[in-house]
Amino acid sequence: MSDLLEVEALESGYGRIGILHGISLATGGHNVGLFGPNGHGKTTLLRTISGVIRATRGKIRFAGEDVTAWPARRIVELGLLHVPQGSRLFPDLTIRETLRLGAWPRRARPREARNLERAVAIFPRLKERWNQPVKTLSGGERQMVAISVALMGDPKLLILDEPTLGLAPRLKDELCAAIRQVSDEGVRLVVVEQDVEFLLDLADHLYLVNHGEIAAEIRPGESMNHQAIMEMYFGRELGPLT
Ligand SMILES: Nc1ncnc2c1ncn2[C@@H]1O[C@H](COP(=O)(O)OP(=O)(O)OP(=O)(O)O)[C@@H](O)[C@H]1O
Repeated sequence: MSDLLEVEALESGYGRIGILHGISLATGGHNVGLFGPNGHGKTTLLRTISGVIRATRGKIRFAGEDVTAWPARRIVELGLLHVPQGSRLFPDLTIRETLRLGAWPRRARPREARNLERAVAIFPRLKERWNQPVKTLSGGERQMVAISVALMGDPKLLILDEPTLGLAPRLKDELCAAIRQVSDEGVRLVVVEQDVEFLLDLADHLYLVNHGEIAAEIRPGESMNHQAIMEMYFGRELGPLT
């Protein structure tokens, strides 16, 4: 299968500050997991891929198109949906109203009813709180709403930035099972996550992001376990990760 997402020698940053220094990765038909120390460019990489900030060099290809210079809105229309860290939602809207907003992309409108049914099947607790304002939900429930909003956009690829941040272990497990279900239905994932077990459950191809570069990777089919990840993190060839 040709790559759904392919990133080549990508550079970007904020103003004159360069953060990404030539990142290359590809999804193939797999789910990709990104991890690494805080502040080394994972979020910046996701923002650049989804068009929120501009690449200064390199190429991003998604679904057969060169989207490097495309605005975020057009990239969403092509089926790349990004759930940012700490999912920002409208606090006074109910779950029902919030999910309906998610169906704004033109490609998603004809499938609004089907996508709503799918979101509720994956996150049944949302139905129980259907008319509750988002501000009254727990952190985990809000994360479920944020992912459901992205599902309403009918993604081919879903980008998740630390979806388990601040969640209790039981809720992490529930969220992980739900995201696995999304993947089983054919939506590919790019996930940034610090929880190694969560990554091992969801990703087939792992990349370690360090100082704005890919410092190591574990490809699909290669031995992927907790120890292999710890060796990637602390392997002597990397030197200290600061
Ligand atoms: N809007 C911004 N303006 C200027 N610098 C920024 C901005 N956002 C992030 N940075 C800087 O870019 C660098 C990389 O941050 P980024 O959020 O991409 O890292 P990260 O690996 O995702 O970290 P974390 O795991 O803590 O989210 C950091 O030094 C950060 O301070």
